[in-house]
Amino acid sequence: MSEEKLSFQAEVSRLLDIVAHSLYSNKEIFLRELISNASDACDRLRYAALTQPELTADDPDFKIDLTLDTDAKTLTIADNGIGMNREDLVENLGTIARSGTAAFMDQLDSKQDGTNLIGQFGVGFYSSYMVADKVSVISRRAGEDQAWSWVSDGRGEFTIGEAEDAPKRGTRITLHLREDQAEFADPMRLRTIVKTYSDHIPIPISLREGDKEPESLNTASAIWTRPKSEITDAQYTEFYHHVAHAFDEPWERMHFKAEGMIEYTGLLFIPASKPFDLFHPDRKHGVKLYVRRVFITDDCAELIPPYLRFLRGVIDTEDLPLNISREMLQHNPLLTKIRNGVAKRVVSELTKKAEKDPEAFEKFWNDFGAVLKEGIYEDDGQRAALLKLARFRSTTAEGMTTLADYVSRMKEGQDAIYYISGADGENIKRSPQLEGFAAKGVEVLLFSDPVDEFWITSIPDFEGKAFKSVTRGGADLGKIGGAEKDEKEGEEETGSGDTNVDSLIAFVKLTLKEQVKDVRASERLTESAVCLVADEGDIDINLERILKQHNQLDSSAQRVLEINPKHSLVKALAKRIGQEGAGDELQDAAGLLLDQARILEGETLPDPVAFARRLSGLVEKGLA
Ligand SMILES: Nc1ncnc2c1ncn2[C@@H]1O[C@H](COP(=O)(O)OP(=O)(O)OP(=O)(O)O)[C@@H](O)[C@H]1O
Repeated sequence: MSEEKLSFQAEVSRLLDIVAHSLYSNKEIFLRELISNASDACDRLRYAALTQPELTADDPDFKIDLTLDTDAKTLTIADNGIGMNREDLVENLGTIARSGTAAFMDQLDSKQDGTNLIGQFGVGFYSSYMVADKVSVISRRAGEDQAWSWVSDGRGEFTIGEAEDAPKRGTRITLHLREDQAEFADPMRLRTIVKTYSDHIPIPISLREGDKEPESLNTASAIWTRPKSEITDAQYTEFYHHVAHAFDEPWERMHFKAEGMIEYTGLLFIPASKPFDLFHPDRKHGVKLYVRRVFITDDCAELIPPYLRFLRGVIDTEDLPLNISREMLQHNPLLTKIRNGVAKRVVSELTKKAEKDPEAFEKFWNDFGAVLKEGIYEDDGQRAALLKLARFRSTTAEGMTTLADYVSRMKEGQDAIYYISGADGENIKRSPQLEGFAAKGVEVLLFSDPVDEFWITSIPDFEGKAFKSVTRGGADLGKIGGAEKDEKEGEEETGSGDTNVDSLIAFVKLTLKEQVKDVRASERLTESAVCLVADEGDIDINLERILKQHNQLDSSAQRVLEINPKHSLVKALAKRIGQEGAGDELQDAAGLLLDQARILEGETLPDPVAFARRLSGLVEKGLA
């Protein structure tokens, strides 16, 4: 029999090192990880057997057997699931498949204690090395003749070779328990662990000690089929850990039965914290599809709308045929009904939660709000409810506000919901375009999630109030009542200033030519001299930036340069209009006004050399 020694992927070696030296106090979870894998392996074979019944014909009953040898200090976990061939063993037990974990491992400081890692992610099969100093795996893939053996002490290498004494199908994992982990050779202890963590596993788990009769350890019925009143919180949580590969307490669970046109049961969870890859393009939801208790797939995009991709759990339906193929799942009208039903239920559950416990809801919103907002433009059915649920920061609200609350605070004469968008909530608060709104005490919503730019283009209004970007079109501030906190007029003469400012504006426009779409006197500026805005009907500045970042746009719309007629710099420049010899100086000033507005907008200057020349020229003149 040929044997081969192979090295673990570097991240696995690192992980194993952490696992073996971890002081993690909850070492018993290794068993739930192995049982969870065994149960998944049975689920996968059960599904494969729907189209290839010969795979399970000679042994149709799935089971997970634990065997304890107290003398040899070994614990064996055997299943008759799908099994692994040579490539499977090398791939699955030599590398880290889940990109999130691998990426996290890379970031992990070598001095850091891995306890956290084990608590947060669970390390699956590798957690065996918390209690064992040698693990051997013998496996035969269902339908294949050759069985394989994988052995490792978890220190950098594993041996792989053909196996003789192997189960007819499935996987047998033997843990050689470490000296200091003898407690796991105690049947009482194992019984308790299985009861605590794995009772919900819908496959019979038995324990055999030496030559004694095997005893059954779990209830072995799918937890979602049991009445709610018979399931404890702890059991729900354990199931969540199993189905979601999660290690936290779920933030919310929904256990329901839909009856009527289509029948399905759902047991869904919302995690308490945001996964690393929530915005990764390949990110999938984590809801498994079952048909009459038979696992079908954990990769059915049609089952859950993308904006609910943080959901974890199970949907089990009575109405799909058992032998449904993955292809048949696409564009299946029954699945569409289930998806819409689930979306409705989840959104209504969130609405209730938001009313009952606004603080907890705000925490959820901080983690998942940006994803949920995708539903505003993707899901016609839930759009209205999602808009009501949405929370935003604003220039004046403490914490977050709903749109309804915003509307209730609108000023007299204000007929639009104002917003400003940008990448960073704190930075956009300082935008010059907000000055006039602040002066009038008009609240402006801060849109800092990129998704805001997208849903806003498809939603004209909320309860009849149009959404309006403060960086686009006219500010309409004149119509809005309320004290102008910032009137600085009075002591300074303005009389002839207006016509001078008009002339200045005409001059700047002539000088800047096609660099701007227009130059206008600003209603929205009180502190700053200039700002850029998008013309009514043109693409918003922030949206343009996002699209360019994603290479979906390569041209820029011309912007409107707004000039603050009350600003002292503007007044001073206006006075110079028509004076002898002021032409060159004013031309430079026009260029600088535009560059200043660009800098305030966070844009890079198209011609920094010209900017520097103009600036030094004017400063020099001022000093002379
Ligand atoms: N008993 C088994 N039978 C068949 N395949 C198995 C078995 N145990 C593990 N595997 C395979 O090895 C892979 C890796 O297992 P591992 O426990 O490390 O990670 P996981 O189950 O994918 O995720 P997690 O780390 O959350 O447990 C599994 O995805 C599965 O393909």
